[in-house]
Amino acid sequence: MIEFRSVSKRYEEGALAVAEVNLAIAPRAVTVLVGPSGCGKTTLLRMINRMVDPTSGQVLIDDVDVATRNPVQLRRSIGYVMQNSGLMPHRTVLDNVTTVPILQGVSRTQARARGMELLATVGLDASLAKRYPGQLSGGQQQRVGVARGLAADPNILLMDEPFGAVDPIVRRELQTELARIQSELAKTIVFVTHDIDEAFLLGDQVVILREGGHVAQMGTPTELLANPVDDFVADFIGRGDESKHLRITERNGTRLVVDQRGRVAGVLAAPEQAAEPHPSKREGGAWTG
Ligand SMILES: Nc1ncnc2c1ncn2[C@@H]1O[C@H](COP(=O)(O)OP(=O)(O)OP(=O)(O)O)[C@@H](O)[C@H]1O
Repeated sequence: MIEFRSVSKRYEEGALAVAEVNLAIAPRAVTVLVGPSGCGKTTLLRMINRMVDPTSGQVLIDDVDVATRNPVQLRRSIGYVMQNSGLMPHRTVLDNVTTVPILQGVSRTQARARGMELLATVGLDASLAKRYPGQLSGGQQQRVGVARGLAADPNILLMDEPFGAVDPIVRRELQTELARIQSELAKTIVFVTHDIDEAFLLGDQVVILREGGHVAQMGTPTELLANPVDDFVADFIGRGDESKHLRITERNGTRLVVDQRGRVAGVLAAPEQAAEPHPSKREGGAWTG
């Protein structure tokens, strides 16, 4: 469990990026931080692995304040995937994936064997292992980024707009792959995006942030769609994709999420199911869009 306790961050000479955030992030589930540009998503994410330290408040992992942890060791123990893959251009795909495990003392042979397995896990052909990042497509590079994030077998995987720079079709493929990988590995994933559709697709829990680093609302996709707490959340949910404008309707006794043309985008669970925290979604429950 990752916990933010009254966490604020003010950058030097900057405005308050995150203001008094209290948040509990469930283990072995996907929590998505979503909100407009500059609302503090990346700042929150980076406070988990101490790439950023809070100005006040505490971030705890399994009840241990991360401020007490060695930042380098902490960072190596947590997977991190960023938008432009962040791969080292002069090292092969396999070397990129195996760097952290080798730094952590895993033998080269073992790390390479595991690295090849991970390339398969993220849907990459073994023949790509010897290539350099520049010889891959954007989508393939992001897959390598995910493999690298998983290489040290971390409990926690932080993902900062990992699919933001690829075209919509590849993005959809990567989202589907991530959902499949997560259904097998059950990591604690914290995922940042500004795309509400992506948030609803991947998130067991979705945290909607507003300007100034305030949490506007947190809940399952079903809860947020059914009961937005204010106009900001209602607008943000509807505004995610101009062609969609999701709303809830009832047909033959079933509550459906439909887009503005009336196409069904998902089925809402009965209220008692919707109250359950998470795995419901992928096992045929709350959000089946
Ligand atoms: N190193 C920094 N120094 C000063 N201000 C910063 C720094 N990093 C971020 N900020 C400011 O803090 C606020 C939150 O930034 P952050 O990157 O966390 O937002 P975000 O929601 O991830 O934005 P985006 O979606 O555009 O990536 C913004 O106003 C930003 O300008």
